[in-house]
Amino acid sequence: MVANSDLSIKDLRAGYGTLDILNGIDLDVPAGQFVALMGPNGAGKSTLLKTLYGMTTIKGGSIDWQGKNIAGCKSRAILGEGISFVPQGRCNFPVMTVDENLQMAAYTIRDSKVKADRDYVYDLFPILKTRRSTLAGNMSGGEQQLLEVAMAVLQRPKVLLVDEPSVGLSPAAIHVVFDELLRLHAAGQTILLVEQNTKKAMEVAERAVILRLGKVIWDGLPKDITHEELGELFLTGKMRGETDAVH
Ligand SMILES: Nc1ncnc2c1ncn2[C@@H]1O[C@H](COP(=O)(O)OP(=O)(O)OP(=O)(O)O)[C@@H](O)[C@H]1O
Repeated sequence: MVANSDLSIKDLRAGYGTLDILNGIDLDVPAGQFVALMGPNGAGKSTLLKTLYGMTTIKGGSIDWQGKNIAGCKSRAILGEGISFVPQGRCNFPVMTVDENLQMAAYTIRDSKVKADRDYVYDLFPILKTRRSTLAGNMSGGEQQLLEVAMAVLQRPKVLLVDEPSVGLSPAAIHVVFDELLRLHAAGQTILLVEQNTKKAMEVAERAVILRLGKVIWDGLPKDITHEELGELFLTGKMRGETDAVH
């Protein structure tokens, strides 16, 4: 696994055109950490990942990464800086085999040694190796999700951004996908995960960051918040018994 480094987000404001969604995000992610971003629908979780990957309009603030501010850089440049994004939904090539999909991912790396890059991923995801000649579109939802993650991991990212990997998956498939994320993390991968399945997210991540209305309203260890408190925070921005909103 490639050496990691820290990511530091300060007063980040971003949105879509004139629409403001992120209203001042402050978040430091140390190398190797597994962070779950949670919060109610529309809180700006996916927008935060998309902003880190250069897909939104920056309104202010900074994203410090390896000594430079990458806020506003293009996605291609951000990928080159070692940040990979697994967007929500299927984004493989369904009428190509697993092997061919990984080849396509390898072509995005300058001077890729395609076979070596593919084999690197097969070592990390043995399930995919057994399916290497299968058309991606003929695999189960869980296997396809693993392929999406593998295509991103092939870039040997220092930070992996993963948006809602559990959507549309059976409980068994969710289990497999999250197991793979845990294995990647154990090997040193920094992961920022957006996940609606809060139970699962709290099980796998070592840190929970809760967004509401484009701001961080809670940041801590998953063990320090109950599901009831989480629900209340999602709805009101307040912890049980508090009168003022957190932050
Ligand atoms: N491409 C876009 N153009 C304009 N508005 C958008 C776009 N994508 C998202 N939005 C809006 O940005 C807001 C935040 O959306 P975002 O997807 O970041 O929320 P989220 O916290 O990930 O929610 P969910 O859990 O429902 O996926 C929503 O009001 C959404 O309608």
